[in-house]
Amino acid sequence: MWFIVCCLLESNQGDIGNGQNILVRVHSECLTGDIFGSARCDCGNQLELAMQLIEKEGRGVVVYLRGHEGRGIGLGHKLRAYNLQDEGHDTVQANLELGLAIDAREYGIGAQMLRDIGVRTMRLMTNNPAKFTGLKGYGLAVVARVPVVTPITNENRRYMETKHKKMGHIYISDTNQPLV
Ligand SMILES: Nc1nc2c(ncn2[C@@H]2O[C@H](COP(=O)(O)OP(=O)(O)OP(=O)(O)O)[C@@H](O)[C@H]2O)c(=O)[nH]1
Repeated sequence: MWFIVCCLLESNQGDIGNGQNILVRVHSECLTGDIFGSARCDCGNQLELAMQLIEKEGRGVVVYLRGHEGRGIGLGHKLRAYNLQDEGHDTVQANLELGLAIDAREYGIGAQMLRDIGVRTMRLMTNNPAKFTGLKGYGLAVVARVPVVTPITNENRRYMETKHKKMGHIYISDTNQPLV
């Protein structure tokens, strides 16, 4: 698996400090959304928003997980899944129709990278409760969820609704909900 860690730090600090309460985005690769600006998912907008939140705070980390393309099924299969979605399947049904997992991502390497660079407790920028489970352990704790809610449009509406209904994603900007 390839991964890229990008640390955005306070200019006068130079490192991750005490590693406590760090704002963290663990972003799954999405060539179509992150690079080409595809509107059928929210990936590109979420990456941009996460970077803006880190810039505003002055310190934080982005881990970009390249092996995660297509929720871990790879670009080729994701494009096949898109064809099935164009024929009427939703994003979950399409993966299943291809005989693939709904979500094949694994977060252990990302967690170890965070630990290696000094993160100990983090505020995780995500709408996906499953990421808490994947990232805790390895001497890391998620102390809060920071929503990364971007506009729901005609192009991404079905994808967003399916993520909410079938995968438990949360789209309200309420950080007081219990962590899963
Ligand atoms: N299989 C599949 N993967 C998709 C589709 N649309 C986007 N992706 C991939 O989904 C991954 C992002 O997962 P999401 O479920 O959108 O979001 P998340 O990372 O779980 O949650 P957030 O932290 O809130 O962004 C990226 O790797 C995208 O390439 C799709 O229709 N099918």
